[in-house]
Amino acid sequence: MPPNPDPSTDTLPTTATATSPGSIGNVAVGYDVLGGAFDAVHDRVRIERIETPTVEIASITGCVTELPRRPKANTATVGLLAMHADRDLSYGFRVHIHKGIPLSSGMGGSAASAVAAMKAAQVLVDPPLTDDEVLHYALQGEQIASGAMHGDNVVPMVYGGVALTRSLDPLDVVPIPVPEGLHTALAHPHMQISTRSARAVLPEAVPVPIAVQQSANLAALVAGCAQNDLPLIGRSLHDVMIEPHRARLIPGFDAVQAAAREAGALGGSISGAGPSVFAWCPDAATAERVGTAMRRAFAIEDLDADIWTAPVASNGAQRIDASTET
Ligand SMILES: Nc1ncnc2c1ncn2[C@@H]1O[C@H](COP(=O)(O)OP(=O)(O)O)[C@@H](O)[C@H]1O
Ligand SMILES: N[C@@H](CCOP(=O)(O)O)C(=O)O
Repeated sequence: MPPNPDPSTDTLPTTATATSPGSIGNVAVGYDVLGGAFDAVHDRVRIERIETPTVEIASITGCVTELPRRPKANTATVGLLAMHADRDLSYGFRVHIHKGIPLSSGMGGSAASAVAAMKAAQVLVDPPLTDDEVLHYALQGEQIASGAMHGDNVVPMVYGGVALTRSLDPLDVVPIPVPEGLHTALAHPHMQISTRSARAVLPEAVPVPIAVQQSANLAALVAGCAQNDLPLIGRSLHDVMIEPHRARLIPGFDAVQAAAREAGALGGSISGAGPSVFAWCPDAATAERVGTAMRRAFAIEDLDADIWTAPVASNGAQRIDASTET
């Protein structure tokens, strides 16, 4: 057998696979800065190390297959390309993307591919990537989908749970503890809203009284989480800044949100840029009831909806395999 041209790869796995959960971007009151992992849906990425120093997409399977095949245009490979250049690698990556998160659903699907890819690649380089590096490169992937760099999807996907991104540069991330038992119910109506277009409907400036109320709600939500104060969480889950501009993009949004509260949710809003609607609930059983109530409300608009529930303290991305066999 000829000698390996790059002996530094001798100890590295030849293939690795990772999954990333979806996310609840904004959590109503933290536009672009607050997000939660949503462990009910996942994207999965498998990467094979190859001898040629290129990054290529070999397959796209799962619930979405009509995605860009050019590595520079797919969120799963943009971060890999950047990392490949930064590390000046003599070898390359062949990427298999399995989508479990519906397209343009507001569940962070584009970010999840980026996170799963970087989490798999984490152990395919020497030294391995730190979690902060996984985050750094995944953010570049998501940026090509939404047109902006924001941490509310990628950060909780990497670290799990609910996370506040105080700053991306320098990175300053604050994990938010949440009351035990708190569950998310999410209804995904069968329609798509691109994040880019839902960002375009937002005004450039926010009136000061709106900013004041939104700041109070965000601070009180975080305090409510830290103090296990469910009524305070419920009073704080009111988005006065973004929801009023986006609600009209989602047929029946007001009725769906009201149905969730009537069924026992503490509160809820648009997940990410929509069209999914999420609600935080005191426990798993209530989350099931709330999901059913939201689905019924969408049905009045002739919209079928999938329902998912998961603990608010959901897991982040996981590497499920790293092996030396191809
Ligand atoms: N791996 C990927 N997964 C999902 N979308 C991707 C991926 N790569 C590129 N895209 C593009 O990103 C856009 C979807 O992103 P976005 O509207 O933010 O939806 P989501 O809320 O599901 O992340 C589409 O234009 C899609 O073609
Ligand atoms: N903060 C972003 C979140 C977008 O999330 P996505 O799941 O719709 O990609 C926004 O509100 O634009």
